[in-house]
Amino acid sequence: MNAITHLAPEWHNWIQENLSRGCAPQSLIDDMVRNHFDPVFARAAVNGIMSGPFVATAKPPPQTQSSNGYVYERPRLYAGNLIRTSDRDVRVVTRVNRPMIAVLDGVLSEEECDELIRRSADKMRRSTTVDPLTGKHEVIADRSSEGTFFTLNADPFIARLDRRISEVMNWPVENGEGLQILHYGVGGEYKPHFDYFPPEDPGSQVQMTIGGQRVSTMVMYLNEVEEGGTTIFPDIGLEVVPKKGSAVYFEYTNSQNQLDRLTLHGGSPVTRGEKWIVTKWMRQRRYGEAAA
Ligand SMILES: O=C(O)CCC(=O)C(=O)O
Ligand SMILES: [Fe+2]
Repeated sequence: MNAITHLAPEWHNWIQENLSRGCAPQSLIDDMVRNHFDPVFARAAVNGIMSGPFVATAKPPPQTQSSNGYVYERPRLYAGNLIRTSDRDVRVVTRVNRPMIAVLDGVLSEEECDELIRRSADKMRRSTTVDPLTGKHEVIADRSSEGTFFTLNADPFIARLDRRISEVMNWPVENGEGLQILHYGVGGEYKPHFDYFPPEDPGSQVQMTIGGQRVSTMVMYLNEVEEGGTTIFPDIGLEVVPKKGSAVYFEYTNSQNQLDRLTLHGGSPVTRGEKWIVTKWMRQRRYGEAAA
């Protein structure tokens, strides 16, 4: 029997009633799974009802058009102050609506941050960026950091993080690129850039043959940076200060393939100490899947 991925009105009411009676959301999800709901769907349904109108209702998503023409659809990130994942509650600290940015606390535990650094330290390489002309990965001066990556679901530890991150980003785990670790020393920075592949760059076409365009990013901070090393969004004057275990999340591709130029961002120079981050980029389709 196929798992259920549709919410009948009686189930909708059942979730609403039990939440208002103070039942733990996880217990509702568990009950739904026992009743043959798909686990990811059950979690999305409970989270969705906790945070406002549920998407399964026939209402069209609210949309607003920005001055640059990008249509802001309903964010993929859940509304509400708390995002519950299968193994951790993540707190929303700050939201920006245009562009869609959120600062999240407690995405990773302190131990997980330390473990990621420990596992990366001995395999770091100078970071590469996609060359706009060739689509190949090249070392460039704009990105003075070292990096490494973990293939999706590389081992149980990484798989657990990949799963949680996909639940926070509310996007399928298989659409994610492998976790990318970056380390910046004093003076290290990442000049302002877009995470999406700019259509005007010929190299973007090469990148997009596997999994399509990138749609969203989550940059997670693995340590406290003594001074500098903030994530900056220069066009809106926002600066996110790294905090161990917290993250900045942002969305930039909508369902019409429009790209939000306001998500221009970078890593400001580290002036004291060092900076470790892990980044997740999500694609439109399964990563590794050729264009339809
Ligand atoms: O270092 C930062 O804060 C930003 C990193 C970044 O932009 C990325 O990994 O795509
Ligand atoms: Fe970036």
